[in-house]
Amino acid sequence: MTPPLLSLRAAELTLGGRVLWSGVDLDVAPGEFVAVLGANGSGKTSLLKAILGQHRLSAGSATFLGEPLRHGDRRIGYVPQQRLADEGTPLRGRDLVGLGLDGHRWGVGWPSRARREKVDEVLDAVGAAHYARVPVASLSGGEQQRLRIGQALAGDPRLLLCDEPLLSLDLRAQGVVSELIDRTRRARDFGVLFVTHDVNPVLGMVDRVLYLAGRRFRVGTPDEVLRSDVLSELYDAPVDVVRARGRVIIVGAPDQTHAHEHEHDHGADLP
Ligand SMILES: Nc1ncnc2c1ncn2[C@@H]1O[C@H](COP(=O)(O)OP(=O)(O)OP(=O)(O)O)[C@@H](O)[C@H]1O
Repeated sequence: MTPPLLSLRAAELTLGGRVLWSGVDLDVAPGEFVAVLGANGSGKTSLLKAILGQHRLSAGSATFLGEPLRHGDRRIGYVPQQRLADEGTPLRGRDLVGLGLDGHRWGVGWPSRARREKVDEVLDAVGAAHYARVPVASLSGGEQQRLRIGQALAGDPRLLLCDEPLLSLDLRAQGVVSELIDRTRRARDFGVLFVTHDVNPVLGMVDRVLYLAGRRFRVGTPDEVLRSDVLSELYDAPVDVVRARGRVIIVGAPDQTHAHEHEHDHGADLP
């Protein structure tokens, strides 16, 4: 078996005096796509920050490629939660991707031609070459998101952490962005931890899910975890998981009481 990229053992995170999750055992293998699900405040973003070395585990251990996690490891790429670029920023797509090279072997100090070629290669890979010279602030959310993924890929990561990369994108852009991540993780064999509160756009790509709820968690394939009996036990309350037209709809999760009411508004509320 391929050794895991990331291993969490009995991992616990406490922030502001509150335990967010504990006892988490998780291995992420090269090329594996793991969706991290759970309601607002369940600690999904904090999990990514712990893996980035920005939060210290309060118990347990975490290793990356067999060594303890360290802050600023360039082999871990990060696509932070989407924020639209500030109006008026002069930054262009090429600049954004170039920032991903800094600290990398293609970064500052490399001949400008090699650097330029590497930026072009990444822009092509994410399908952003034709708008690479346009100021980022004038691009659509989906276009900006492709560039952010390009920026993370420029460092040739072994593990890619994505925090709600589909947030506020329309259905078409959600498809483009998720397929881009899926295609590149297969081509380059990197692992993906993908935080989302709607698993549906990536349901066909996900190998396993980590579902966080009220300090507790479940790990398994979508079929193993996204089930009424499993989530009812996890929440310690009756929860129905309904599969309809290829979508998973979760009804009755105590911390998601409003989710299904808004499904038709933006289609992104449900795990
Ligand atoms: N640095 C911090 N210090 C104290 N508490 C924090 C810190 N960072 C996050 N928290 C708290 O930890 C909890 C989990 O936050 P986190 O952002 O990880 O949740 P999440 O599952 O990603 O939620 P969302 O879906 O809303 O993004 C929240 O209650 C948050 O207020």
